Amino acid sequence: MAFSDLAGFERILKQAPGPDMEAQAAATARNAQLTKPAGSLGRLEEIGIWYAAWRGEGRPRIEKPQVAIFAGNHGVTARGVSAFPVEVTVQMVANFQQGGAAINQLARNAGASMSVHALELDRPTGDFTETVAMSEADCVRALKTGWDAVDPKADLLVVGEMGIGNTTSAAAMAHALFGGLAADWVGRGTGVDDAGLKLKEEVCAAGVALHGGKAPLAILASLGGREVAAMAGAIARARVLRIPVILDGFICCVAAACLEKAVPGALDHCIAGHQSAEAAHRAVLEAIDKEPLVSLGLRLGEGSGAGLVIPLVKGAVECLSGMATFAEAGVSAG
Ligand SMILES: Cc1cc2ncn([C@H]3O[C@H](COP(=O)(O)O)[C@@H](O)[C@H]3O)c2cc1C
Ligand SMILES: O=C(O)c1cccnc1
Repeated sequence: MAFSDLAGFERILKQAPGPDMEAQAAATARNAQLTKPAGSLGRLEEIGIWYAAWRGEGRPRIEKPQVAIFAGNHGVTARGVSAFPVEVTVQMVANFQQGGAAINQLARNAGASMSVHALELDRPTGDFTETVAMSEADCVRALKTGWDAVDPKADLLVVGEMGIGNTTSAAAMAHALFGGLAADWVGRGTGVDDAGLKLKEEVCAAGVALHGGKAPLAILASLGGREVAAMAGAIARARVLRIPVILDGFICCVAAACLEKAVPGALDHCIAGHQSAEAAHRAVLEAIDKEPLVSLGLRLGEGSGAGLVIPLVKGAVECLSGMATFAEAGVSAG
């Protein structure tokens, strides 16, 4: 076992490797010689170089992208914070396994493998307005599920979630991590009405009144969910393995934000895939200093926005590694 408590997990994160500066220099030099006007591939150039640095190769390829989906149930659903019933979590797990969800199509479209990990769905987390969502041991177990889900041979990772009620959990976490007002962090999730939104605000405020002020990983345990912790565990493992990560929507970014808050720089191997239509996603992206690749009004989760842009990141890396240089192609440089 790589870690047995939250302090051990944090220690591993602190000691995790950074990017390979030699590979970064090689990729930067190569990018400057490719057959195109300097800078003409815009942000794709930066993405290719970032990817090369994390993989430790000047001329990398993406051949084994992985999508890992985590599912958990939330005690806070007893407060009526979702537009959908809690059974949808387990029903959607079956749908993932049968290939019928949005993320199945997007993972296939991207040529990615996909695994589904249901975390103790018959044992919802505690209602965080009354108690902690997870004990430390429970949270560590969920982190470990995410940690173990990462294929060490993968060369790009997307993590996704399914958990009815988890936009409320993520909003409470964001409120605890970043301050402001509960109203700044709540959104409509699966589509609650104005009364539902107000209720979510009250529930988040109550959760933060009880658990606010704790350390970032204790906030994850107190206000998060098992699937949220598993995403954090997978993102941390990817860092240790130097596997670049594409972050998904609001919930994924809040899970990631716990790592960044605990150890600044912990998300340097991550890129933001998209900006979700969930109201507070923009603010979370700003708080973790990530500029999303696309903004298409998605508000689904499941890793869908990140899965969608795997081909975009692949395109950036293909250009860096596959294009000819001016010298190779005999094209006159400007
Ligand atoms: C059929 C269905 C499929 C989903 N796939 C992702 N979510 C998304 O919605 C949930 C969060 O919203 P809330 O906090 O309002 O419950 C999460 O499970 C999330 O992944 C879904 C929701 C539904 C209903
Ligand atoms: O942004 C997300 O990830 C999201 C938004 C709404 C519902 N589920 C997920």
